[in-house]
Amino acid sequence: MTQSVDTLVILGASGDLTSRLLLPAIGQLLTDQPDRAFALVGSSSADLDDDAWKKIVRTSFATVEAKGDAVERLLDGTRYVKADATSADDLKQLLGSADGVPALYFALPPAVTAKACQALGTFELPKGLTLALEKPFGTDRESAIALNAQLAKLVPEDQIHRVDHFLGRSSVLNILGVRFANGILEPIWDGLHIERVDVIYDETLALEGRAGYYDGAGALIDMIQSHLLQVMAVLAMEPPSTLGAPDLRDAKQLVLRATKVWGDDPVASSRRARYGAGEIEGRTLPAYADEKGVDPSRETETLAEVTLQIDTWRWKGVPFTLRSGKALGGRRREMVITFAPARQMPVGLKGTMEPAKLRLMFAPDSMELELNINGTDDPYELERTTLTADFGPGALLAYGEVLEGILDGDPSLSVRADTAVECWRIVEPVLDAWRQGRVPLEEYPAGSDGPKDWAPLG
Ligand SMILES: NC(=O)C1=CN([C@@H]2O[C@H](COP(=O)(O)OP(=O)(O)OC[C@H]3O[C@@H](n4cnc5c(N)ncnc54)[C@H](OP(=O)(O)O)[C@@H]3O)[C@@H](O)[C@H]2O)C=CC1
Ligand SMILES: O=C1O[C@H](COP(=O)(O)O)[C@@H](O)[C@H](O)[C@H]1O
Repeated sequence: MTQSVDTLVILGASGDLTSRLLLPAIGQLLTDQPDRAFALVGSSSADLDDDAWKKIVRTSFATVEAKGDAVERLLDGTRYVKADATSADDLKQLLGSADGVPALYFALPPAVTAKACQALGTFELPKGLTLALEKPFGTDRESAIALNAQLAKLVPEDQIHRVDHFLGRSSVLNILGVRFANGILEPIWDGLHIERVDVIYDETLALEGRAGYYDGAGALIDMIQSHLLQVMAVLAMEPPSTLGAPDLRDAKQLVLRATKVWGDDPVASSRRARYGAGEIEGRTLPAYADEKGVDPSRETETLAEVTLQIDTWRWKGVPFTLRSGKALGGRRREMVITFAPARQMPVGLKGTMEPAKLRLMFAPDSMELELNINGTDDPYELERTTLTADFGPGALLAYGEVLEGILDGDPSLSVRADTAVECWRIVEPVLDAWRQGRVPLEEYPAGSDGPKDWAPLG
């Protein structure tokens, strides 16, 4: 641990991300690494005071049973500052009052983050300032390019962390171990042996009061443009020679540069839908269009699916389908690698001909390999069996891994400037087709598996 940050300032401290994911990760990091010490300042436009903020921090820490001296030290000293993140005066004051080297974490809607970065360009910034920006990075390709240019004027690239917490998930980090620490998988990790790859992130969570951000984003931008493309890049990348930031990020970027919408046809290779009223686990939900803060005329989708191709020797012809949605009946969060079927079954064997499948589950973090084996009763009757392994949750939550990188100045798990732009380039044709109404916005009842006629994945 070589921590380069003394004070972490969170902008957007009253939001969902801060209380549900960032603060628990800080609590867990300090419990796990008691030698760490940094000050925490929460800031947003909400009318909170230090006591109300401390209560938010304590409540979030309790969800991970955070404890120990480092936790108590941070709790004692943490404070709240009401500020408009787009105001240069407010930001100057906020940074001026921070002890030592500060890091600014933008837990804000992307358009607000862009304005805040403009404001940061109008005064002298503290030495060593680190900037951590949430996804989505920008609101489209052009704005991502402009934001990169603005950031480059503020601090060096290695002090910029474009956060994608999926890169810190145990299951995603485990792709590296499973693929590259075994001689048996890599030789068959290609289009000759793999038929298709599906990355699925179905949530039971609905809007959860996040209209201010989500209604301007939707499922494609919220999940596929960022998280699921990063996951796909790790699944598909060439073996890097080290896990250092330059090698890992180069390897991901090569995949993304070769990626485009399947058959160059955004209409045939994408689907979108929005939840209607329904019930999930005993909770009655209104239709998305009737949720508070939603503008139904925006036609924001809450379920999105896109099929992509990666034009490399390794992956030519293999469809990669990415899907994510909210308010679905069950949580299904997995990467499914479907292998090519057996080329020839010996005459005499009966039963299932299903291809082998490797499932890497996001949470709980685990792995399943589905195979056909000889039947337990009749040896000529094939049966399906599943070999399972637990990855374990990892010592740190995904956001803990990410925060550790930010505090210690290691950008391996953050997204490089060119990669952030590349991800917009990939989804742009789909966004255009949807805006032009060329792909119908379907509907599914909250609590269902999605529209009835959508073929199941994986
Ligand atoms: N929530 C999640 O599960 C995840 C979210 N993210 C990302 O985090 C970001 C924030 O999302 P989320 O927390 O869900 O959104 P919320 O809408 O819950 O929170 C947004 C926060 O931004 C603050 N804010 C908005 N405008 C300003 C302003 N001008 N000045 C100061 N504060 C402002 C809001 O304060 P106020 O309400 O007082 O205006 C609020 O604290 C998004 O980019 C999202 O993609 C990433 C991963 C997971
Ligand atoms: O970035 C986001 O991620 C969460 C899903 O991630 P999880 O780790 O909380 O499961 C998603 O709910 C949210 O809409 C999105 O902004």
